[in-house]
Amino acid sequence: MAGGGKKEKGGGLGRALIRQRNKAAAAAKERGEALAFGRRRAMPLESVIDVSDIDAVLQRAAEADQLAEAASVSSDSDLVIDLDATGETDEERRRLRKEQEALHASSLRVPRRPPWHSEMTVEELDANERRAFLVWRRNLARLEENDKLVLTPFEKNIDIWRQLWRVLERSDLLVMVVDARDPLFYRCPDLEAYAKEIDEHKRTMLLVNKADLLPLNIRKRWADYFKAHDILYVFWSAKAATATLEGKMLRGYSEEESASLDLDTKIFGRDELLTRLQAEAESIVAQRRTSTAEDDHDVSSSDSISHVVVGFIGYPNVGKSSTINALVGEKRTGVTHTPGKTKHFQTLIISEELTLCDCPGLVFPSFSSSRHEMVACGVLPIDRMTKHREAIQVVADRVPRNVLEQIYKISLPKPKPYEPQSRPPTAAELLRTYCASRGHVSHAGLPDETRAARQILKDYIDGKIPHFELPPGATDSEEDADESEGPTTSAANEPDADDFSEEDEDTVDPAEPDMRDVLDDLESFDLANGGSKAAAKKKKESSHKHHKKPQRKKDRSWRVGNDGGDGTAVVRVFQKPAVNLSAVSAGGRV
Ligand SMILES: Nc1nc2c(ncn2[C@@H]2O[C@H](COP(=O)(O)OP(=O)(O)OP(=O)(O)O)[C@@H](O)[C@H]2O)c(=O)[nH]1
Repeated sequence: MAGGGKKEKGGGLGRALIRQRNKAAAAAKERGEALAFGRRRAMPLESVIDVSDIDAVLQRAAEADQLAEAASVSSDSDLVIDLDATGETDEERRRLRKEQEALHASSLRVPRRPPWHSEMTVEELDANERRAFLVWRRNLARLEENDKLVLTPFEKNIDIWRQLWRVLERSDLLVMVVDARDPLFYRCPDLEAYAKEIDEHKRTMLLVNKADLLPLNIRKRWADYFKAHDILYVFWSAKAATATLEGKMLRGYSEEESASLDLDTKIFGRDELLTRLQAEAESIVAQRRTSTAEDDHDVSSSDSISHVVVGFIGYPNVGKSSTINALVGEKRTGVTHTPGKTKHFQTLIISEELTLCDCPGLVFPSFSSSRHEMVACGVLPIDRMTKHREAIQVVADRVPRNVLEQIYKISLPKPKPYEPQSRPPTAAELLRTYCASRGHVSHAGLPDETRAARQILKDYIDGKIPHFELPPGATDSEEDADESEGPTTSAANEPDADDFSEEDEDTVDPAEPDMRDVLDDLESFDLANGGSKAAAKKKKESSHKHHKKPQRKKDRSWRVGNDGGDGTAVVRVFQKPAVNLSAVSAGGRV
């Protein structure tokens, strides 16, 4: 890295140098490099999730020397077999992918901090950590070369991982904050394993946040699952706790009602959670003390009597900051809709006995979830969405047609007679119908799909569009049986005025021009089969005339045999592709 030190002011050359240095720093950051420890300047710590291919190639070349040293440590067992991908059906491809995921699940690790001791110099420590990190990245890069595997974008900035390492080391109890709507997606079993490697007494608790978006009957199912798999968990709603603190009520949530439920399914209140966290952490410290084993890395927790540290970790946007704010009782960390806002861990002293540690959100490496899924899950910022239709398709596949229609007060085009009648709407159908109902037109006079996509995704992430996953093994028929109980949360009901606040300007305006003709034109165009506009839109007429095969992309997923097409399900629950589930089970933690 070019040496700094020039103090030249005002001169063109000086400015040019500064610009060049800034560019180099930005490029390094983009590649996931950290600046050398000793010379690190006060640069904002930023998540690096995307690395373009060319950058990755350049990066690899630059890393080659260092990796030669480190190669002896790297495991060749991570190398993957490159199978011939030709002539496979979707089903075969999926099966092979699952096999490969199971085979390589153990390679899907979070980076470990290499062993260290207090006599090490800062430079030594830095060099060791970088080397270990590079080996980790190389191993994941190898996995990415396997065309049977889809590795999701993950955090590549070593400095963000360093934050996590420190939080892990200093915490007695680790609280993994997950989104209640799909807890396993946000769970990282390898992190739990890593915590145990640091200190066998450390325990991880799943804080199932946003539980206000989960009906009671679904909480029950998850509770059964967690108990059956010996997972320590608590249902929690930072939003509800904050509302209570402010003397308000979250619609659909009542503290009294929740208090009457048993511990397994109730949504904990603020004081209850604090008490529980402290009790769990204290029991860990007590066990450690009584243990005869020596704790080499126990640098923080036992230095003062009955003082415990609870660390909060998790993906971006799961609600860590909201949780900390609710627990602290005032706004200490920023809460936004944008994932990845918290950049440095924070230490918050609740009392003489209890300290909380808030880690920046991290995107852990995992298999299979697509980038669009990650945008839809709120893990990647909507701003990074490049293909809005793909992200919207995730929503359209998971939320029943009738729920979308009800929420947005729209009427989606029905499937063509030759199509499975239970198929979910296509992203194009949803976006265009939404645009038509709101009069969103782009400069070119076409439906403004980007605007619509952003709003729909935001509603989905915020819980205004209800959705959730069932525990693995639960079936749709069970779900149907439970529907009689109905949803118990505000999100699962109609959105209220509060829900659609701020920039949610997307209300139906009957005065706006009807765009249906434009849409019909587009639809006929999309069919790309020469059919006339009228033929494309007149369902009745077409029922006996259309003999064309549906022109659908292969991955359109009405195969998921969804809600039976009768639209009765309040919330559509799909078993996700094996992603998380295989990663979870392969991690041997469940
Ligand atoms: N419905 C609901 N929404 C919540 C809850 N907790 C947080 N949110 C929302 O989730 C979004 C993210 O919350 P944050 O607290 O900023 O999440 P974070 O995990 O700290 O995010 P990073 O800073 O990216 O790590 C915000 O829009 C919150 O309002 C909850 O219990 N219920």
